[in-house]
Amino acid sequence: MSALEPPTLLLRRVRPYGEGDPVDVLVRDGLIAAIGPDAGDDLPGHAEIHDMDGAVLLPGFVDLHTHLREPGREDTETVATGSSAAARGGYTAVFAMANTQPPQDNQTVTDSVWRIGRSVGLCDVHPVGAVTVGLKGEQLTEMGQMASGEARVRIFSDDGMCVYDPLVMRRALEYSAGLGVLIAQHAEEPRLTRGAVAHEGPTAARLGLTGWPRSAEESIVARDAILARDAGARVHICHASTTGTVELLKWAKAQGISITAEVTPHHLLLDDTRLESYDGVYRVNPPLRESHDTLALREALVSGVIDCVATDHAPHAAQEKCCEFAAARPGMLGLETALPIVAALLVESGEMTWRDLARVMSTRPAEIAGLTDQGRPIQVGEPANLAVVDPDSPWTVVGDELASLSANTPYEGMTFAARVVGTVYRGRMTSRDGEVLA
Ligand SMILES: NC(=O)N[C@@H](CC(=O)O)C(=O)O
Ligand SMILES: [Zn+2]
Repeated sequence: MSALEPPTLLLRRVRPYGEGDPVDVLVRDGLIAAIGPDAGDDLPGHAEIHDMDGAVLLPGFVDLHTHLREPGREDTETVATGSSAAARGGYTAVFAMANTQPPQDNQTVTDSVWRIGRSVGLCDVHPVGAVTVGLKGEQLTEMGQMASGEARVRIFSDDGMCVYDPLVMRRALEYSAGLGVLIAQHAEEPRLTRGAVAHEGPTAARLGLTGWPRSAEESIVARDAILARDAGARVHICHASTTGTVELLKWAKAQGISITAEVTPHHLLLDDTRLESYDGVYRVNPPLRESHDTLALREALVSGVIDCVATDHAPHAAQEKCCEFAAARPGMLGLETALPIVAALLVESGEMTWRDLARVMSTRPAEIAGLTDQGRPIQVGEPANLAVVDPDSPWTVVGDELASLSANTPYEGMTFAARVVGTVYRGRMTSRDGEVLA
């Protein structure tokens, strides 16, 4: 066997989608080669055998929204460290957001991020292209060049910045429809959020923090649904955070508008009462909302109104998060804690099956991005991009122990029952029991 060939793996005693009795799964040449009691017969001598003890086998997760910070802020995350976090989190593909320094607004940068991702080799790293030059919201980028380059960019976003000018957004949608690519919008009307650091509501009022109204998000979601309809384009809403956004998505989907949306684990789990500590770790865009929003978002994810989970993994240096709340950089880590949170909120509560979880963390995001070798069913002949989850292996989050180069997790000290115990990417084990395998 040459070093370049993927090894032969036998995953012993796994339960695909958490259903039925444990089975053995043979992975060979990057594909699922056999499933069943005989899968391990005639194993070659060099095969790796992993006893998984009845753990749940799922398709590898796909994150439509990751900040990897390379180029520009390699002190907080790199493609390599972010890919390690992804591997530990069960992810086999991530979409690296465009707000790097310089931004991913041209083919040189997008192709370079793609190449770095490929050489790291722990997961697919798809650079997201910027919609506008310098993320300034004015002049459209050469989306066509980025889409036809080596990275084959398929999602464009100015995430962090909203494409707020309706004419620019309209042109971007028209252009994207012609190219067959997707615009992902960070829905925030900037004139409603000037100086805002917290959800506009009773908590922010009590704490003396400037409020970010729901309308800042919802007005853009409504506008973009209509612009997408008229442009005959698809639009994707990043990190949906309000009850009203859920209602608008329902309305737009009922009209047949091609709109999709993601929600982050933190908007599903945390509400703005966390801010009472004034701890900068809870500062994030869009802000943590109220408890009825978290409930509406969970329901929408279960019913399919919200399509998928995306982490918005946003690493920041300790000195950028430890300051006074309003001065802290917005953003929190997400790749290594997403599965345990979604499992706790929705699977352990009985609202979702593991198969449903596979839909929102793998199949739907892969479909939205147009990936053909991710989010595939667990069947013989399919690419071996897989996550293995132990549903009952309690662990406590410690920011300093995460693979990410930063430690800004809002879950410090929290204990979760489910844990990713193995990730297989293109037929190779990339993490096992929390250890990243290079
Ligand atoms: N989500 C965040 O709070 N931060 C993101 C960008 C953004 O969406 O503002 C980041 O890049 O840090
Ligand atoms: Zn954003």
